Amino acid sequence: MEQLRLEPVSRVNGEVNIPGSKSISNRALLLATLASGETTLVNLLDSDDIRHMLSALKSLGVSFTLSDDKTLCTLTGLGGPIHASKAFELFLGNAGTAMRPLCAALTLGTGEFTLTGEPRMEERPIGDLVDALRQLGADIRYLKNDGFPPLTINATGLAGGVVEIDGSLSSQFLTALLMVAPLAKGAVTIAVKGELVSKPYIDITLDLMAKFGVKVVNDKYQRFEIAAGQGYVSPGKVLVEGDASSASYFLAAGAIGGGEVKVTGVGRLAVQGDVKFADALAAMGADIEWGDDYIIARGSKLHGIDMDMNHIPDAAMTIATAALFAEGPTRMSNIYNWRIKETDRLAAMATELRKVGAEVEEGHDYIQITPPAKPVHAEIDTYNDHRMAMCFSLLAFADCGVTINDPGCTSKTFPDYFKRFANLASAD
Ligand SMILES: O=C(O)C1=C[C@@H](OP(=O)(O)O)[C@@H](O)[C@H](O)C1
Ligand SMILES: C=C(OP(=O)(O)O)C(=O)O
Repeated sequence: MEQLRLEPVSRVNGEVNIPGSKSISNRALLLATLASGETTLVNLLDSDDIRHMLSALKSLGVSFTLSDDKTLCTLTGLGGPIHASKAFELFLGNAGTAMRPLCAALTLGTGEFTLTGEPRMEERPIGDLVDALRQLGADIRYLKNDGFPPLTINATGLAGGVVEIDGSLSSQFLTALLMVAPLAKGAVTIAVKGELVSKPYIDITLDLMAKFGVKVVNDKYQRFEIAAGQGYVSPGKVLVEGDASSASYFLAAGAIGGGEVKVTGVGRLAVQGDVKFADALAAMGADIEWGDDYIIARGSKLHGIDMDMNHIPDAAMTIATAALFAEGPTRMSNIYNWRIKETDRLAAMATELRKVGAEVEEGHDYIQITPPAKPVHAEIDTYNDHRMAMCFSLLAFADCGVTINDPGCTSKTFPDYFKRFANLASAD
């Protein structure tokens, strides 16, 4: 197994232009496919999750060109659903933003599609989405365990009507349903059951649907109405914002490292809810400055916080390691869904934080972290979870440095993360 030792860094100063948002990239690729007209995606993310979406679309016959650095993509839309005359098997890795939306989108046309993924994908639920699609007439069969991929879709189109969906495990189910609703045969009304988690991701979905010309009536995120006969129409060009979750590591580095770090490509005007990470960091005492498309974090004395982090589930992991540099305990609550992501993130986080000397209380849906007087050096296991690798890089700001096992797992969303981190650390 590859290991990366990060030597202690005392201070950072610099600027990082953040690569494109995973959430926007995969949504935009799918909507561009279903839309009429040609779409140019600017600042597309080049990472495993996007490669899985692109290779699925390519297998299905969607035509697109990519620039050499793969951040500029021009895609010719189908002007409607995908119709296939032979059976397809599509491997989607561990990309939730490919698996869930494609599962829904492939029910719209005709054909037989089998969706598979990495072993961890077979443990990540999809049942609430499949249940909702079945209410609209979809024929979906599980190949191994009920409620989990792999699965086979026998597509004949979706009827309209009222559909209930459970939003308490993942917002990606509602996102997937919203994106296909305009192409159902009749009007669709979506009623959300349970507490909707990760709610700000729905705003990204609605924003992109609007950019592609579809109107959705949103009644307090509990009921959505999508009129029939609305096709997606390409807006021509979609500019992908920098990824707000990816920005969190550098902002935390600025806040902990005692210098000043500016992230560009994402700021006050961002549609991504994870920019609120900067507010959580500010609540810990960091000095944050917002621009329309940049955020600056300056070092200051940090203190622990007690916060519901359901609205920033991905960037919240960065707060867990930033908490090691704060005075007093940090409690992060309402994050049960950490357990069903790339790994059981509550368990993984507790185990690895204890290795560096923190006192950790792990509950069903919360974690409380009391920092050690001085963190100790540890080899951090990353559980094939890009965010475990990236957030533990912050331990480079402790006198002991840190060793990251399997650093290559950042390729899911940020292939050159450690190169960027090293550039920043050496820029002072
Ligand atoms: O819709 C999206 O793009 C995402 C939604 C969130 O998932 P859940 O809704 O499952 O919490 C987030 O964790 C994931 O990285 C991306
Ligand atoms: C949960 C994540 O990914 P996915 O899109 O696979 O759900 C993540 O990126 O932290």
